[in-house]
Amino acid sequence: MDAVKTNVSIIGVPLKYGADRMGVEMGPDAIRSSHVHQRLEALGYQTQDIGDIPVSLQKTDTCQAGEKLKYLQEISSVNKQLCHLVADAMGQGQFPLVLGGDHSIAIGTIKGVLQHVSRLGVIWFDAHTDVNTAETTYSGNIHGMSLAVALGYGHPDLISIGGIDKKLRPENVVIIGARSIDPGERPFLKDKGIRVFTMHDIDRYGMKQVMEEALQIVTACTDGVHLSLDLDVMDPAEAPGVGTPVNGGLSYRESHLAMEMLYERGVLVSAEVVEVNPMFDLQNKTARAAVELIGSVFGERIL
Ligand SMILES: NC(=[NH2+])NCCC[C@H](N)C(=O)O
Ligand SMILES: [Mn+2]
Ligand SMILES: [Mn+2]
Repeated sequence: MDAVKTNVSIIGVPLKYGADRMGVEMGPDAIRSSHVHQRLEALGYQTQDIGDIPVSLQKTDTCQAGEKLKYLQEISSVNKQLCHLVADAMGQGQFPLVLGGDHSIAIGTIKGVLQHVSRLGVIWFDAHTDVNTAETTYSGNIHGMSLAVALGYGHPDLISIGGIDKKLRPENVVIIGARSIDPGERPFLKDKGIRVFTMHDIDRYGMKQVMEEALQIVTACTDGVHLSLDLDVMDPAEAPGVGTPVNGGLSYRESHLAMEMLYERGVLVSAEVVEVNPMFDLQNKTARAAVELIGSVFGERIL
C-alpha cells in the first residue's frame, strides 16, 4: 500500500500559545521560505498551500481559577479549525502536511485525520512525550499535553474536538527519541502501555532496529500512520531553533534514516512538522533541517 498521495495540501498553523517561548509562530513561514514546495514538486508531488490558520496576536489569558491550562480558549479554537481543514484535505484525497507552530496543533491534526482513518497509528518523534494533563503539568503549557489529548485524556474542550469518540489507541502509538519525561508522565505512559523508544534505546540498538520495531507497532491492525515530528527530537547542534531544546538528541543521519524507513513502508497518511522557532535558530539551520527531513519523508534519496 502506498498511502502517500500525489497531492500534498500544506496547512500553516502559526500557533504559539501552547509553548512558553516566543517565536514558534514564525515556524510555518521559515519552513515555506526554505523551499518546502519546490522540494516536494521536485519529487513529483503537486502541492497546494491553503495558507495559515488565523491566530489572534493578542494574548488574552483564559486561565480560569483552579485551571492550569494556559490559553485554552485560543488553542481549542485554532485546533477546531485545523481539524476541519485536515479532514477536508483528506476528503479530497490529499495528503495533509501541517506546519507548526507549537506541538499543541497535533490535537487538531490528529482529530482531523481520525475523521477518515479510525484505526490510526501514530509515530511521534520528540525529546519529550507530551502526555501531561492538568493534574501532572508543571508548566501549564498545552504543547506538553497534546498526545494525551489525542488519546482521550485532558480538558473536555480539547478532547471533544472532532468528536469525543475520535481518539487514538495507546497500542497504536510509539514515541521515538525521548530524553525528557516529567515525573507525572511516567505512570501515564506505563499504565496506558505506550511504547517509548528513548535515546538510550537508539544508542543501544541503533535507529534501524528501533524503526523496524516501531513500524511493526504502528502498522499492526491500523489503516494508516500519522507522523508527528517535533524538531526538538534532533540534537540541539543540528536543530538549535526550538523552544525546549534538550541535549543528546538524534543526529542528522539518524533522523534521516528514520524518515527514509517511514517512506519505504508506504503507510503514511498525514504528517506535521512542529516547534521550529526561528528566534532561536542559527542561520535558518532548523527550518532547513525540517525541509530536508520532509524531503526524506516523501521519498528523497541520496542515490
Ligand atoms: N512539544 C514540546 N516541545 N513539549 C515540551 C513539553 C515540556 C514539558 N514536559 C511540559 O509539559 O511543559
Ligand atoms: Mn512535542
Ligand atoms: Mn518536544
